Amino acid sequence: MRKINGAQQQQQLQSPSGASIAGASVVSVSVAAASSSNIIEPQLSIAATTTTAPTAATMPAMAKEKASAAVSLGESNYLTELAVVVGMATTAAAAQRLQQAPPAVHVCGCGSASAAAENNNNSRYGSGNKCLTNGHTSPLAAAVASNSSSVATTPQCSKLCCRQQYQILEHVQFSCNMQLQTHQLQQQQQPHQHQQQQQQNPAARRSPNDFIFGRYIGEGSFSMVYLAVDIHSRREYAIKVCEKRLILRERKQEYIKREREVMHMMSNVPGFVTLSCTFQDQRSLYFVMTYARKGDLLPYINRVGSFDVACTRHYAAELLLACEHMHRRNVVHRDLKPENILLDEDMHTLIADFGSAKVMTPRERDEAAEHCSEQRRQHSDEDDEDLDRADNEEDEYYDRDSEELDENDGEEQQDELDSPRHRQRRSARHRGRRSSFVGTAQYVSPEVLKNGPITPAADLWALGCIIYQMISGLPPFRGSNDYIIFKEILDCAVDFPQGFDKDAEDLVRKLLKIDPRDRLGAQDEFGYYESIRAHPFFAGVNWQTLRQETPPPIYPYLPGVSQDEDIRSSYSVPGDLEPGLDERQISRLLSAELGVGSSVAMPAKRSTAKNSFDLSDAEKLQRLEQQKTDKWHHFADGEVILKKGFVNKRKGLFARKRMLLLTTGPRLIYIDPVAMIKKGEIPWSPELRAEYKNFKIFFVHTPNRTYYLDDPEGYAIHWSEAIENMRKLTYGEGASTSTSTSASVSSSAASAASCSSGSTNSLSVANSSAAASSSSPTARRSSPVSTSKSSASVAAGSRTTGSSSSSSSRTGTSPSKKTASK
Ligand SMILES: Nc1ncnc2c1ncn2[C@@H]1O[C@H](COP(=O)(O)OP(=O)(O)OP(=O)(O)O)[C@@H](O)[C@H]1O
Repeated sequence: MRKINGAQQQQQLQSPSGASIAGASVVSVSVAAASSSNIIEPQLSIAATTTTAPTAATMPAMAKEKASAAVSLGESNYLTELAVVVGMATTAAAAQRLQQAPPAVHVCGCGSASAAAENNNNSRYGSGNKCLTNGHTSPLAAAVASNSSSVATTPQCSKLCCRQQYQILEHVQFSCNMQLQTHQLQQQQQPHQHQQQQQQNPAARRSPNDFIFGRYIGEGSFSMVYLAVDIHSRREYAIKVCEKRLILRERKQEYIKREREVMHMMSNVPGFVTLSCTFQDQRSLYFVMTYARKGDLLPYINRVGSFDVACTRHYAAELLLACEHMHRRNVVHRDLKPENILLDEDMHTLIADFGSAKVMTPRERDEAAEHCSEQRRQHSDEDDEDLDRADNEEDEYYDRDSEELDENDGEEQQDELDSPRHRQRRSARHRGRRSSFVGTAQYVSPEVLKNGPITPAADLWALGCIIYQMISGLPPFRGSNDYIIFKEILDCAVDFPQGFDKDAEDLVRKLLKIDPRDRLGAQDEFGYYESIRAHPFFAGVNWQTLRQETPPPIYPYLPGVSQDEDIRSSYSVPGDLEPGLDERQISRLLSAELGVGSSVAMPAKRSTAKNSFDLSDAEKLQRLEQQKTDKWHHFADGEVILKKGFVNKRKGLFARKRMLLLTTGPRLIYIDPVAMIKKGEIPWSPELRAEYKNFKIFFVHTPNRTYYLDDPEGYAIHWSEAIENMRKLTYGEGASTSTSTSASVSSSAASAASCSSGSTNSLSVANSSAAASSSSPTARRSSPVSTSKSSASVAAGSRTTGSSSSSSSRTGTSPSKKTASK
């Protein structure tokens, strides 16, 4: 998924006449908007901070870019100042040491630590006491923290006062280190003393030394998230560590400040990640949060392809409750998407990532409400005018960029969008004139694109997108670049593939309305979406007990496979099964009923093909020679093609026709046969399993994802056997615990169910993935990021494997109907 690259979009969406239909704009306005919020105090604004900073001219040793930056402080002050801007307590070194600095250094204008000390003491910047967790209170605790952070001064500065200051700070650091050693000694002797102190003084400032950092969970644009354990309480937390330098370089001070403010507001609200405390050291800012053990929602959707109706209903309902909670508190999230929906131990949702959130002031809220009712009255009068204007804007928009239009392939493109590389790039943001232009392309609402006023209805749009994605497997608006996605959004043209649940379709249509006032729920009181709750899709939901209930297991939404009765009733018997009701058939039917084992009759003639994959070098050379004339040969990268054939590769309800090659690598390569480009590979590992459901449909299960493949020629069993043979050949018989007839690979549904059963939590998925990646012959091709992470990043890893290009037909071979819901 990608977040909007504002600069790029500004360029793309600018019409020839210079009129911008999107959020063209300036940073300063959104900063001002944030400052005007009743939550974020104006004195915390960047502008206020910069007035206290020494001028660039007084800093001869500083790099030019820093000197010209608005915040022109020496490095230590620069970073400390950042913490002040985002409202976090300065824990360790800086505050404590700088307070000890002699008055003489205060006269120095070289950007030394003194300014930070002043600022830190300056109540108008709201220092430690404004933070959720205060900084260290004792010199000893400060010394502990100072161990991990060096004193950053400007030693290059030739001014005498600076050299003196540097010496003083060196001295302070030396004494701190001495204190640290003493402290460590004391800790060894009295292991519980510190804990007791913490318990007696819960407000005591935290530092990284209060946590044992375990595994890496994931990464954001300028942060890494770790699983950590509080050494005092032994509680697990997710700690987001934000690099100050990156924040400054990317000018994300406002983003971080907003994230902290909103997390604070939403802490302890059911369905939200709680921010337990924040602190910082010289290098980083730390957010200590609830650990969402099961990762985020996206890998689950990717793994099973899509959710069945019961499951979608449950998660959509939890999401609606979360929207109500946020909107009642005047918070508009503005970046709701499966990646930002985390899952706790019990598979209940926890909303995270408030960097793009907007806190509406009561006035803004009233205006939005007024706007809604007023506009509704005038709505009919204005409709014609609006349409004309929109037509004109869009004509310019299309004309200018029509040459950039390219068909897109939602499936592979999704893989590409989810790649870690992309996740890193996606952070570029663009601030709107009237509203901040933030979010993620696929889920952004039309009014944000059109730079209209932001109301909570923007989150209802995202809710519609997410429901669509849970059912179908892909977001409703897809494209190979942001421009195409935005065009799709502004057209509001949604394809509902065949088999899409009718109630869900109706709800999605009612949420995906161009005009926010027309969205279901938009006319309800903010934060009480009675009309959405009453929609038939949510029939049977107990809103009071929803979060206490065990969420339905995650099943794929595939006719004939899902446990859902409605879907089963729409299942039609494939014409290619063997007729009759002999023992084998009964066994098939019983196993399907019990949900175990193979659900297909054994073929009348079992494949007699011997395992011919164990080729000698001579045989390989001979086969390669013969293969040279094969048009698929060059996709095999010098390996022998052992099996090939056309398959439909499914993702949710969408399918793409692909040429599938099994090579001696072993590799499973899939190719777009029209564009003749390689689209990706199914990653091999000892855990890979093939399973057929009938003569046509077979699954390839990998630790990160189940690939749904449909062989129109009816060779699903042959594929399963071939893949299984290759796996045995590569990893040995010992690695095998199953056969291609899926005896031990449980049914797809059962395998999917393990996603939510608790037996296979995100950690074990991550572990198996790591093992798989390291032992896989194709490990070198997998993303390094994907080898050691939570399900979230594991999924990102799996997603990267499936993508090498992003252009092909948008709807592929999936029958779909095009409808507009303007
Ligand atoms: N509380 C948490 N528990 C478990 N995992 C988390 C938690 N918070 C974040 N993560 C995971 O860590 C990863 C990085 O999260 P982070 O908030 O740093 O960045 P992001 O929101 O994905 O990106 P960006 O900073 O660009 O918005 C995400 O994949 C997320 O799933």
